[in-house]
Amino acid sequence: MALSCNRQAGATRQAARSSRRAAAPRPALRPVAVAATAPARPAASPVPASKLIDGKSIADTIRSEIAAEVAAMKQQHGLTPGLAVVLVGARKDSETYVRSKKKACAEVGFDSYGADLPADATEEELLKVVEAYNADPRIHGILVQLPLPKHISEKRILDAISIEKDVDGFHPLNIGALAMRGRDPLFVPCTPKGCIELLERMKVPISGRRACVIGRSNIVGMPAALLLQRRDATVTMVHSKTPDAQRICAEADIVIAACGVAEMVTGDWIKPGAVVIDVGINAKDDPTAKKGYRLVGDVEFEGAAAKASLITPVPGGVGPMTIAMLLQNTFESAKRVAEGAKASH
Ligand SMILES: Nc1nc2c(c(=O)[nH]1)N[C@@H](CN(C=O)c1ccc(C(=O)N[C@@H](CCC(=O)O)C(=O)O)cc1)CN2
Ligand SMILES: [Mg+2]
Repeated sequence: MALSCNRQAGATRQAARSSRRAAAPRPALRPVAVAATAPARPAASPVPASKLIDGKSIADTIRSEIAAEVAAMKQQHGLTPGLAVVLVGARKDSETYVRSKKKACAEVGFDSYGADLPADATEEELLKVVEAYNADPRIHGILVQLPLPKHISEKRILDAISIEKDVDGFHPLNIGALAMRGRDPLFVPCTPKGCIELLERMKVPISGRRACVIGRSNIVGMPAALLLQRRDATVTMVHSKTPDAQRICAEADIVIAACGVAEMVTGDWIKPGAVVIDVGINAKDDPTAKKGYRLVGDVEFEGAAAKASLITPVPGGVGPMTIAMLLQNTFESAKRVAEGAKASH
């Protein structure tokens, strides 16, 4: 087992020893061969900048806000937020995301810790890592990068993460609290939280509006629908078995597309003036692009943008918000510790 605690950007990650059993792609946020720097959108895009929700820039603002709060926390409480990121196997996309998370930690002044396990690591080995991080007071957030290899029960691993450190918000107690009126989860899953943050920072009214969430995954569609409902939207979820998904979507003021099918949502699905949040990240062959492919969302961008009042691009929309929200959740977790420690003195 390769459990190692690495601090900040210069930390060396132990290489994954085996990639015999590759994990299957998840349907909602389908992992693709993600470039370290994404190929740029074609320069001739006719979509006016005023329609674009610039997730990259909003995420950068949030990251600067967190960096300032971390500096204050260090000064006032002598506490440095710590995030542990666990990777099993050697999927290129997961390695890229884990690297980005550790880099983001270093940039805002968090300590980051890492465990890289080989693809054939056992469930018991992974559970031991999670339990060690649960018990480590330097660590305020634990994230196990998904997807996991098939032989490991995702459910068993996510259930083992302490709910006080569940910065992904995937623990059933956190999701359960999200679903209930009168209760608040300790953490909300990062991607759907990022979608709502984009709507709020763009001052899009949610209360009383019709929203359509396309896709029902545990990590995006379902929590996104719950978050919209908590803000008094009238929410419909559509999915692969919904016969009239397009008609339902075309009635929505707010669309969150998280179905994992490249460019499935075309302009015909979009009500004029709707706000469109595209969670999808899919590789599409493009011989004119440097890498031979470009990233596209679950929304056919140009067609939908022609109808929408606001739309997120891919890349540079929801994706960067996922990591910004992870930092926000980890900071909130450390703040709870700092304030709890203060209260008990
Ligand atoms: N434990 C978790 N596993 C996974 C999650 C998660 O939230 N928790 N989400 C995804 C992957 N993911 C983070 O882990 C992630 C996906 C995409 C991006 C991102 O910034 N995308 C860019 C495009 C990629 C690029 O240009 O390199 C964008 O959309 O602009 C960040 C994080 C599955 N696993
Ligand atoms: Mg995006």
